[in-house]
Amino acid sequence: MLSAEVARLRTVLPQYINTYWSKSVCYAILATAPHKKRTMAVSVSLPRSLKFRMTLVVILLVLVATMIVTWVALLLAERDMKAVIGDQQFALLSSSAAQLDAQLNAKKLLLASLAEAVPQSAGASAAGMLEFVRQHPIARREFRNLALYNRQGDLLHTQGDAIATLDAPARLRAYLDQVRAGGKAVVSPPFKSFLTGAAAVVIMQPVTDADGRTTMLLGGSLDLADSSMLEQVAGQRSGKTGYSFIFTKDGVVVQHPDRSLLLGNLTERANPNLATRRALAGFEGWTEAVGKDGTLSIYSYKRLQGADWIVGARYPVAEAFAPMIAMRHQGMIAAAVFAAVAGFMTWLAICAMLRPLNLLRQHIGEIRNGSAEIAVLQRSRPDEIGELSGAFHQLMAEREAAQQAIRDSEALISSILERAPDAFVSCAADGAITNWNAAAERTFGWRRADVLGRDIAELIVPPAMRGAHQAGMRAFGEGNMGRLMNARVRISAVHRDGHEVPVELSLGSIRHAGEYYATAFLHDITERLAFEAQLTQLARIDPLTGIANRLCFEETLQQAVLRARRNRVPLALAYLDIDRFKAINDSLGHAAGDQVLCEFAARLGANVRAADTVARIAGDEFVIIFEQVGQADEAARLADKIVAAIRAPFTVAGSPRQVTTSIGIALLDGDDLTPAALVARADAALYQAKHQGRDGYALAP
Ligand SMILES: Nc1nc2c(ncn2[C@@H]2O[C@H](COP(=O)(O)OP(=O)(O)OP(=O)(O)O)[C@@H](O)[C@H]2O)c(=O)[nH]1
Repeated sequence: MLSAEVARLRTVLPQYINTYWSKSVCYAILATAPHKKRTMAVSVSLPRSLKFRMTLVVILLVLVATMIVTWVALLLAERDMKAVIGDQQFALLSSSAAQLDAQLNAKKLLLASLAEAVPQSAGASAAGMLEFVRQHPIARREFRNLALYNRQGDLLHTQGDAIATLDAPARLRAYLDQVRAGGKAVVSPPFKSFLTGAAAVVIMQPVTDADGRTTMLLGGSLDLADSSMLEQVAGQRSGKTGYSFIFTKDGVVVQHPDRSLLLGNLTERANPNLATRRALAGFEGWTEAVGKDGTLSIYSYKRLQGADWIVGARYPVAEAFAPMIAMRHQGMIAAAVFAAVAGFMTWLAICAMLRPLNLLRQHIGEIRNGSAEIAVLQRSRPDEIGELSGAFHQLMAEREAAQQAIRDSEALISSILERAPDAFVSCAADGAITNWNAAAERTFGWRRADVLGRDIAELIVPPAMRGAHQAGMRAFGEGNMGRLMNARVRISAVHRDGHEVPVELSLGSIRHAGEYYATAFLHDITERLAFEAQLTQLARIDPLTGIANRLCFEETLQQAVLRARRNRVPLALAYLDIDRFKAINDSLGHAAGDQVLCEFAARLGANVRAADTVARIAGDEFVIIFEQVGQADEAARLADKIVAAIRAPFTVAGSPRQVTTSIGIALLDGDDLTPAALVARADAALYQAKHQGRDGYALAP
């Protein structure tokens, strides 16, 4: 019945589970142990951590949502800002490149005008060269050095001051060819001066004669490490950590904040970054790439018109976006604060929302500890919690009624068992006694308090039967109780004082709290057995005379014959009949006849040995089984003795009366295959005794 209640609960409560978020409340109800009888089985507990968990969930949700929104917004802003910064950087770089181009063109134009003014004598002597330079002071300002070369590029004369000149004309042959062929100034690839060791470039302008033939080359050199023109470019840098640089289209570094890189080739460095590779391949504009130091930077590239140079700039993203990163941190802090405020508000809201549920929990707790009745649960609120409370009330009322019914039923069964005339014993699968009624106390002598929990086998099972008992308990334990039940068997049990108690056993089993128990009614049949024995005895006695009857005679003779044959001992059977007994009946009445029969039986009993059996087998017919008698003369003597004992007058109806008897005697011999054959021979001998005149005996041949 309790199980049915729980099943009903399972069907009713899901609607509340769906209605309320406090599923744990309902689970607590479903988890209630149905076998608890005395206490209120339904219990509800509102987990204390529920508020904390819900608040935590809200805080996390708000935090995550705010952070995602902030993060996405900043991401979009960063993307736009990156484009702005990149475009700005590229515009700045393009401006620097244009200025550099303009300055290079100005130097080329200067060289071209100087070349027109160079006298052939300047190439012929150092003095002529010096004179020429002296007359053109601008050349000293614009170039680190001014030099004249012959057509092959061999140095003729320099201005003689800080000479920077071509260190390997052969290596620059292609460049010289380009200068000669073009007839105009060209910037050389960067090189290291073999005189000063400084990194330098030279701008060469062909010098032609009157016929337009190139007679010499006029070169103006620039020190890459000390050039105001390049320093202007270097000064155009973004932020504190950004910088500008120049390299040729072949990858040779022309200008770089790190002077050790000058004249080095970027393409020969291990793993040049992606932006550099793109720039060498012709890319112009800005892009993002990870530099050699591992930092993400914005790179911009712009090619020059007046030289095979690429002007570049690098701006580390960490610095470029420092304000954005700061904003991101502030955004996260704002999100955390927002989440904390939301959590606090949620906490307050949950506390308010849970108040009625807490009240419900409090009521149920009070019901459990007995300080309140279930009536406090009766519906009081017009909302779902009121419905839940009402449902609890109904449920608990039904369960209380069910439990009361069970208690009443149990009390009835206990009362019946206690008053049962038979011993009732139950035990667990391990044999431990769990029930012992008053009749069991009487039958076996043990008090209930002394036996509960003890092994039944030790108390009432006789040692000889313990094997069978254990087999039965095993079968019970294996669930084969059906084989043992529905049978009433007679067994012997043991009383506390040691004597055996015959009992009739009825087995059964019950299931309680998920466990099976063996039950047994044990009916003490001591008195019944005695009564049965008495009945059996009565069935073998002649009621009139009190001696053995025909049934007893036949059983006794059967046993005696078997014993005589087995032990090879003699046996004699006497068949007796009262002479003319009918006349006694007829003259004195039936009662007098009975009196004669009784006296006759008594005299027979008095004249035989205790081991001999005297029986009345019909009206006035008697038999005597003589054990240990095998000789005819001994049999004759016994017969004679009996005949004589009967001759003594009987007192019948107050008067003496002469009674005689005839006896036929047969001795057991090998021809008597059955007791009946022996009887037949004795009967035949009796017939002969009658025929011989009665009041005597005859021996069977
Ligand atoms: N009083 C009395 N008479 C009985 C009882 N059972 C049998 N009888 C009578 O016993 C008599 C037996 O007679 P029988 O043995 O046939 O003849 P008998 O008169 O004894 O003559 P013989 O045997 O030839 O000497 C019958 O009349 C029976 O009615 C009994 O229990 N009580």
